[in-house]
Amino acid sequence: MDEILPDLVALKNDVIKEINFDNTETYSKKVPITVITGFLGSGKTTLLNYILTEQHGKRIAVILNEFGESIGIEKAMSVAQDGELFEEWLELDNGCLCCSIKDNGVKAIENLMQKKGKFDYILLETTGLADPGPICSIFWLDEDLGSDIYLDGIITLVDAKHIQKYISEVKKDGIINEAVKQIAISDRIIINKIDLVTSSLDFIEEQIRNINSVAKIIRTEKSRVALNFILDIHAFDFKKPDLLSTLPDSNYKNDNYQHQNHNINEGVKTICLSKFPSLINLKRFEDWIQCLLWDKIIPISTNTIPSVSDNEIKILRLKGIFTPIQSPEFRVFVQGVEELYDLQYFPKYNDKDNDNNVKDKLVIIGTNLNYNKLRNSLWSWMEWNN
Ligand SMILES: Nc1nc2c(ncn2[C@@H]2O[C@H](COP(=O)(O)OP(=O)(O)OP(=O)(O)O)[C@@H](O)[C@H]2O)c(=O)[nH]1
Repeated sequence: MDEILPDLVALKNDVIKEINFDNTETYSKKVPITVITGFLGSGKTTLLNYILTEQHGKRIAVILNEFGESIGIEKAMSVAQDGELFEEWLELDNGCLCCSIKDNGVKAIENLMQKKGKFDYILLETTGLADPGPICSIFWLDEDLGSDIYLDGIITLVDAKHIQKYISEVKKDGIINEAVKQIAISDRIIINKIDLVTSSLDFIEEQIRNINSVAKIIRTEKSRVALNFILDIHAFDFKKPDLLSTLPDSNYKNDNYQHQNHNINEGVKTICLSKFPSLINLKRFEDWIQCLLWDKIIPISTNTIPSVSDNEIKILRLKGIFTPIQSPEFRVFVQGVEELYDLQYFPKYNDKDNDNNVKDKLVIIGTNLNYNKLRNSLWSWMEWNN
């Protein structure tokens, strides 16, 4: 096993009893934050300007640019108090609060939170080359911030004219290129600049879908989208596991389909595991997830000592809902962004939003994933018969 594991450990099973399940109040007190990402020139600033001039009744604070550029999570967590900080505040007519901060993540948001009460929503625009993973992870890593804000969703803008070129670019040493990563990690994808495209938009959308089969996709010009498509989407909130409910029961056919169609980015794809023959053993599930996320392998069975092989995998996003064998009266909602994951537990009887109708399933987006391998791995790990 890899010796160096991230510090953050997900909630443990025995915490179940201590959780306050009615989190309606908790969410209403916290300020939502939406991360807007997208490759250079895709229309992020155009989208922000559009939002800031619309009458939406929200007081939105915007953090612009430079945020989290080339920082690792660790560095973000140890910001010096006297670190360089550049701020410019601008209050707009419609109540929005615009701020430009050149600093890394946590400090920028902490500073913003000192103005708490002046805004009820935060939009954070990353630079075009930023990897949104570490930025999103901050909200899980920093307990103080976590009590004030919650990550509502990750929005990715795509430049319809150039996206094929961007996602085809092969990087050295198997590094995933940023454009692909941004698509893989997102909850909503906006295909922008459709006025500049003469080739088939269906083909572009299909290529995006091959990378991320669960994000909702919309096509537009000048970044104009209905605001309820991107704001208050609760993508990380078990109360609204909307994407999960629309997923197919299995993507085995999809796998074949991708193969036949020469997916231009063979590396990153979405796998959906479902139709579990039995309830999930939570303890084993966590061990299994940790092999995927931290050891970067698809383990063969609990008896096999995992080792990093040539086929090292990388998980970019993970999402699932299942019933734990230890407490079948609960359901568990699992979320992962790169190496971090989080489990939320909620009792079945408390479901008011059709959660009981959402079938147990697990969606994994990453590189070098193979449906059969993943399925066999989970099945043997859980000691289920094939
Ligand atoms: N033709 C066309 N141009 C657009 C559209 N959307 C945005 N643009 C233009 O594209 C250029 C880049 O848009 P921005 O909003 O600055 O893109 P960005 O993602 O913020 O760019 P960076 O911050 O450099 O990464 C600007 O000149 C926009 O006016 C569109 O739908 N069609």
